[in-house]
Amino acid sequence: MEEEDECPQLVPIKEKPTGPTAQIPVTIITGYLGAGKTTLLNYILTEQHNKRIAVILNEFGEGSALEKSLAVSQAGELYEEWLELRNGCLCCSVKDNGLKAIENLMEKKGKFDYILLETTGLADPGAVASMFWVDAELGSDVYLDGIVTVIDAKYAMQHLTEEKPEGLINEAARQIALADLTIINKTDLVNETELLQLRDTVRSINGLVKILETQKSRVDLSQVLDLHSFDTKDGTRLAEMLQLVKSSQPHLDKSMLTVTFEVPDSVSEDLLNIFIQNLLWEKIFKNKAGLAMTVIRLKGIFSIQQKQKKVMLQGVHELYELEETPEFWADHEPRLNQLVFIGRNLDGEILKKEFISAVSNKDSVELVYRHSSFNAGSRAMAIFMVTPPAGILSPHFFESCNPTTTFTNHESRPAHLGSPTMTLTQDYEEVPCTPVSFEDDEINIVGGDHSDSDREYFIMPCRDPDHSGSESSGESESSFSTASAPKQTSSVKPPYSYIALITMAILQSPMKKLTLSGICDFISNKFPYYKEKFPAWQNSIRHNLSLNDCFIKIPREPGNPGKGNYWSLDPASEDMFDNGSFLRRRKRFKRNQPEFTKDNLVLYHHPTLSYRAYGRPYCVSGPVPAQANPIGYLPVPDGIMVPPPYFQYQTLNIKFHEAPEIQQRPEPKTQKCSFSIDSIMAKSTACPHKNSPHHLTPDYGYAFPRPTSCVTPSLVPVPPRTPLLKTVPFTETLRMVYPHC
Ligand SMILES: Nc1nc2c(ncn2[C@@H]2O[C@H](COP(=O)(O)OP(=O)(O)OP(=O)(O)O)[C@@H](O)[C@H]2O)c(=O)[nH]1
Repeated sequence: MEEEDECPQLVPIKEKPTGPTAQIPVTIITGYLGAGKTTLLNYILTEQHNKRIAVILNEFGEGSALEKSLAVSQAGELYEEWLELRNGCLCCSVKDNGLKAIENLMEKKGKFDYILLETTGLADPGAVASMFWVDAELGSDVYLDGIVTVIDAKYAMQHLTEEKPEGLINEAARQIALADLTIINKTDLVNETELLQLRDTVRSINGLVKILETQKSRVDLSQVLDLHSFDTKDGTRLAEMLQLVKSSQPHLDKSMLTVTFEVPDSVSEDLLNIFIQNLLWEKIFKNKAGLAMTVIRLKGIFSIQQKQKKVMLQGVHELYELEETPEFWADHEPRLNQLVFIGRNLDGEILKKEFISAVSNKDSVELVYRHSSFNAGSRAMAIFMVTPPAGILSPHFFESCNPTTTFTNHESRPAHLGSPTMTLTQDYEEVPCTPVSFEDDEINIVGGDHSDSDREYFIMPCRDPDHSGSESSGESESSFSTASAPKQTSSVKPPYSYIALITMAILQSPMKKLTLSGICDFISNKFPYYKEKFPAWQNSIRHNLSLNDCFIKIPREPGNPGKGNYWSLDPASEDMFDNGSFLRRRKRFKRNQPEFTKDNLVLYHHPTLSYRAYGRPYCVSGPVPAQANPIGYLPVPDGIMVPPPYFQYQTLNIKFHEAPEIQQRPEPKTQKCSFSIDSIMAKSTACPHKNSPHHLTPDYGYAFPRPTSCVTPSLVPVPPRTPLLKTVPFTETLRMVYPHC
C-alpha cells in the first residue's frame, strides 16, 4: 500500500527529540506581492541565530525565480548549493509538489535544523500549511511552527480594499486571517495615522494575531522563529492569548472577521466533533443574511468530559485537530471552553448558540450521521450484483463480470478466467474466508477490540476483459496468500487505505455518489473496526475526499433536499487500483484538465440520465434504480470554460443548462503554467467572456486547489553560481519553477 493513501489525520506535535531524529520546524513566510518577504528571508539568514536554515522559495516562472534567487543570495554570499524544484506552484499543487519538495529536502536531513518556506505573493498559505497536517510521513520529520505574514504598510490598505469577484476571498485578507504573526513592514513609508488605521484593519481581520512593525523587515528573530503556534505544548500560551482576543467587526473586507466566545463546563468530545464538522465540512451555519459562515482559521481550548488535561483545537480551512495538551485543569480552575473563529460571514451570536446547542444535544449526533441504512439486516444479503445499465459497459465486460462467479483468492480462481478485477461482495458468509494480511501501520487509525461481528469484506475476482492473460494480479502474493491464517476479526484494522474505503463506499451506492455521512455510514457499518472508532477516523475520510483528485464533489441539485454535497469518483481515475484490487493502488490519480473534459465531453451530473460513469475495471455495482443519477460525460457546450485547477460543479451545471448560443468556441488552453494562481488570475482578466454569464471563475475559496501538475517535482542540482557559505554553516535554497506544465 502506498504511503500516500494514508493519513489525513493532523499530525500531533509530540515531545521534540533532539539530535538527528528531531522534527524540523517550518515557518511559512507569506505576504502580498512586494511586501518584503524576501527582505525578511535575507534578514533572517544573515542574522545570528545559530540555526542552519534551509529555504524553499516558491516562485512563478523561470524569470522571477532567477530574480528571486539572486535577491536571496545577496551577491552570492550565502549559499553552498542551489537546488531547483521542478514544476509547480507550492500553493496550487501542494498535495504533491510541496510534499515532494520537503521530502526531497529531508533526504539532506542533518544538514539543517530549520526550514523557511516563502510563498508567492498571491498564495493561499492555508493550502501550504495543510500539507503539514495531512501527511504522517512528513509529520514525523517536520512540523509547522507558524505562519508569518509580511504586510506592506504603504499598499496594504489598497490591497485589502480591492474588490474581488463575488465568491473570491481577497488574498491579502486571507494571508492576514491565517497568520500567527504579522509584520507590518515599510513603516518608513507611512505616517502614524495610516499605521494606526492599518493596525486596526489587521486586527479586525485577525483578532488573534500578533503584530510587529518593521522597516526592511528587521525583526527580533525570537519573535519570528520557534513560535510553536500549532504545538499542544503551547496550550497555556494559547489559553492566555484567547483571553485577550476580542471579536471584531467586519472592516474593509466586509465579511472577514474574528469571532470569539467562551462557554463554561465540560463538553462531550463526540458532540464537539460534530459541531466542528458541521461548521468546517458541512458549512451548515448561516449568518443573519443567510450567508454560509466560512472559517479559515479556528482555535480553541476545551474542557472535554472525562479528560483531565486541556484539549487544544487547531483548524485551518477544513482540516482540524483536537489534541490533548500536557496542561491539567487545576482543581480550583473553572472548566471552560474558549473558541476563536477567523473567517467570512461569521456571526458570533449564532455560532455561540449553535455551539451550545450542539454540545448539549445528543440528537445532533443523528443530525450528521443519520444515514444508517446499512444495518445488520441489509448486510446479510448478497446485494452486490453486477448489473450495469445497458449501453454503457461493453457486453464483453458484462459477461466477464458474471456475478455468480466469485472467488476469494487467485489460487482458487480457474485459469481461464484470467487476471482478476475485483468486486465487492457481501457473500462473505458463503465464501471461504481468506484472511488479509497487512502491516499494522498501514492505516493511520487508532485500533480497538470488539467482537460484535467477524464479518469482513472479501475481494472477489472476475475477469477483466482487458487483462485476459493468466498472470496473477499481484495482489494474491501480497495479501491473499496466507490461506491458513486466522480469519480477520473486527478488532483488526481492515487492510484498505482510506481511498480504497471511500471508493468502495461510492461504488456500492446505486448512484455512484454519496454524501460524507453516507460514506462514513457505509464504512462503519461494513467494517466493525471503524464503527467502534466512531467518529475520530471520519476526519481522515473527509481529508482524503478533499485532498485526492480521484474524488469529486458534486453539489446537490436544486430540489434535492438534504445536507452535504455528494462525493463521487472521477471517471478518469478508473484504473487507479491495480486490476481493480482495493488493496493496491497502482498510482496516485492526478486530475488533468483533459481528463475532465475529454473528447469534448464534460463531466456532468445529469438529473435524468441513468448510467454509470464508472465501469471497468471495478466490477462493483448495486441494482441501479431507474431514477439513478450517476455522473457521466456529456458534450461540452460552446462557451463553457473549465478553469484548470478546480471548478465548481454547481456553477458548471447551472451554466450548462443556461448555455445559449455562443459565437465563438474558447481558445484551447495552452498554458505555460496552467495551474498557478497567477496564471489563472491573469487568464481570468484576459478572458473574452469575462462578463459573460458563461464565464466560470475558479474557486479560490476552496481549501485545496486541485493540482494538475504534469511532472513530479524533483530536486535538480543547479550548477554552482554562488560561493560557499560563509556566514551560516549551511543554507539551502529550493527554487521552484514551472518549466513543463
Ligand atoms: N522603503 C522600504 N522599502 C522596503 C522595505 N522593505 C523592503 N523594501 C523594498 O520593497 C521591495 C520588495 O521587497 P521584497 O522583499 O522583494 O518583497 P517580496 O514580498 O519578497 O516581493 P515578491 O517576492 O514580489 O512578492 C524591495 O525593493 C525592497 O528593498 C522597507 O521597510 N521600506
